[in-house]
Amino acid sequence: MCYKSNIAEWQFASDITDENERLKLEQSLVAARFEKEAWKNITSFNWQPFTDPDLKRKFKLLSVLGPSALPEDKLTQYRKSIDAMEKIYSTAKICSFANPGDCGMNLDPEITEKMSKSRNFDELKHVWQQWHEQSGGKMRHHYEKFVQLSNEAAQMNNFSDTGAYWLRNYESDTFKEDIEGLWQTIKPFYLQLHAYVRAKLRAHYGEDKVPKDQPIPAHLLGNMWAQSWGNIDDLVTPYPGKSSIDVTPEMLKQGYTPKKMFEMSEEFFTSMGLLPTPPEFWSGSIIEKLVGKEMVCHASAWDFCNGKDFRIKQCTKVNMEDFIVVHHEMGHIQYFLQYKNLPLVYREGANSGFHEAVGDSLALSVQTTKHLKEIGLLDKSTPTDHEATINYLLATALDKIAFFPFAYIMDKWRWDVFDGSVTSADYNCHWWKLREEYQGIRSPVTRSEVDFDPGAKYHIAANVEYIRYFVSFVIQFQFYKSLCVTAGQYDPHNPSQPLHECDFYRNKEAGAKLGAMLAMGSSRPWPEAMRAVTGQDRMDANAFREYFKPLEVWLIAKNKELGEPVGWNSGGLNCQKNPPPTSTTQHPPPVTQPVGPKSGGPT
Ligand SMILES: CC(=O)N[C@@H](CC(=O)O)C(=O)NC[C@H](CC1(C(=O)N[C@@H](Cc2ccc(O)cc2)C(=O)O)CCCC1)C(=O)O
Ligand SMILES: [Zn+2]
Repeated sequence: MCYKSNIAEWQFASDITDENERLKLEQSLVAARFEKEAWKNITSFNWQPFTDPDLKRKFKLLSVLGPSALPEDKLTQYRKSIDAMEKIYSTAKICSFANPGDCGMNLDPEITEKMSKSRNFDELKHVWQQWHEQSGGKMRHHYEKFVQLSNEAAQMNNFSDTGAYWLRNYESDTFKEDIEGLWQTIKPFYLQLHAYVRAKLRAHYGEDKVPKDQPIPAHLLGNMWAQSWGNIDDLVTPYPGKSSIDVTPEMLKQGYTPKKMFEMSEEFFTSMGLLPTPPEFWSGSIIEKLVGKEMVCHASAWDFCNGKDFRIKQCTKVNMEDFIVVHHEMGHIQYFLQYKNLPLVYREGANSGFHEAVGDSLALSVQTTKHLKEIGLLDKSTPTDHEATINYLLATALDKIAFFPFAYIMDKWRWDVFDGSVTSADYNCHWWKLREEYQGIRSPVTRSEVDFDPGAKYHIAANVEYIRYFVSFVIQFQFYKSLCVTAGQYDPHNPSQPLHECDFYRNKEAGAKLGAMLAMGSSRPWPEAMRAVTGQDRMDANAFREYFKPLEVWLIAKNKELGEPVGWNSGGLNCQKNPPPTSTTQHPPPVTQPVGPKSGGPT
């Protein structure tokens, strides 16, 4: 049943047609009936008093049915609202700024490329506004319907709302407080990075466009959602020309292909003694955008539940950013492979953050100057002195530190929506209130409740929980540090070699330690999996701080030298609750029938 459901979802995601959408919906109803029967069976047992911890854990995990608890008509509405939003997101197109006649720009690759490379303030604003209008702007009513039905399902599962239903995955009564505590630890560093980047953007775009003590305009950070700022490294790098981890030009020069990127990633895993991908992976995966079809280009890794069929779907471009994404997706595949012989109920990550951290932990090793030289993507003569170190850490910080406030508000906003503290009348302005308060960024154009900007991000349109990535960005540094110590690449008591240069490529001990944890799946509470790799049983931002320590010292000094104020004034929310009457609404005003003599049949 799991196989058939995944196949139906794969068919729709790789070929968006009405027929495939219909088949996917049909299969999800068949699966729901099956799950309901299984659930009645499980819950017919009085399992709470069970003494066998393993049996009790299986019953506990299986006793939550999820959205399939909804009656079929509501389940159909629930699925249709999500599928509609994912289809709008994956097929949305905008017109080019430079030549308005070209209206075929897709998010992947054209719009993403523009947001990454354009340094034209107005062109970026055009692309940003058009994308938000053509994606999120068309989803509001679907999202309202989704929230209502999702909460109904959560309550049928004895959760107060969808947010509580999502948080069960972390098996902790203090999870939200733990996340807030981690954010408070990271926030001072984020503010320093934000101040430095704002100063550099002001130098490029001018005082009027990037005012000193204001939030940064959201369209200037090299990424549509301002969630990772690595693409503007050229504008902010401290020591230009010294070194850069963006080896894209070298990849192109050496004729890299998506296939080669995947083969190299797999070889990194097997070099550590981790598992190779089976033949079905190479025959079933889609690693380049299909021509002549509409498909969901947002990368993803799939487990077809039969222990043999594992695939990745990715519209891979030959560049460094996608090389990292390849490792991220291969990390999911490695987890699938490691736990494929466990009972189905245990074929999950220890928690969802663990699943997200596997590939990124290895990518931290792959992206080091040392490793890039080893695989011939960086010249052996590339310096590794203090200035090169600051360049490297800053480039990494643009992706890894900038990400935290974004990941936090992605679910903070949804927790607030699901628990009812924010109604649909305030969806958009609450989003921008959080975006300003936590990220210190502001919409480049005035927003209102006609817009629905959260829908412009995949995980909101496709209903994918996001705090998993916040967790991942903390624990991947705990995993990386532990694997470095195991590989003898780093000694915390005598950091002769800094943590950020550690490359555990080919190290079998590190591979064995990681593999053993992955093979546990979700069979034990996640603190036990955490202890298996790091010896600790909690999330801890200290490994992250240790990794970036040289940069933090440098940033504080630099901001003082630049006289750049740290933080920002709220300066009035750029979001109007009620749109001005003349606003160009996303939904064009209803065409009024011409008034005049009745013309024959119905008008
Ligand atoms: C069947 C299915 O859906 N499977 C799940 C996996 C599973 O649950 O088993 C899955 O494939 N999800 C897709 C999603 C794709 C990506 C993503 O969405 N990333 C976040 C955040 C981020 C950004 C930078 C980064 O370095 C790491 C993470 C974003 O882009 O905002 C795209 C780029 C990378 C990962 C993913 O792989 O997590
Ligand atoms: Zn992932």
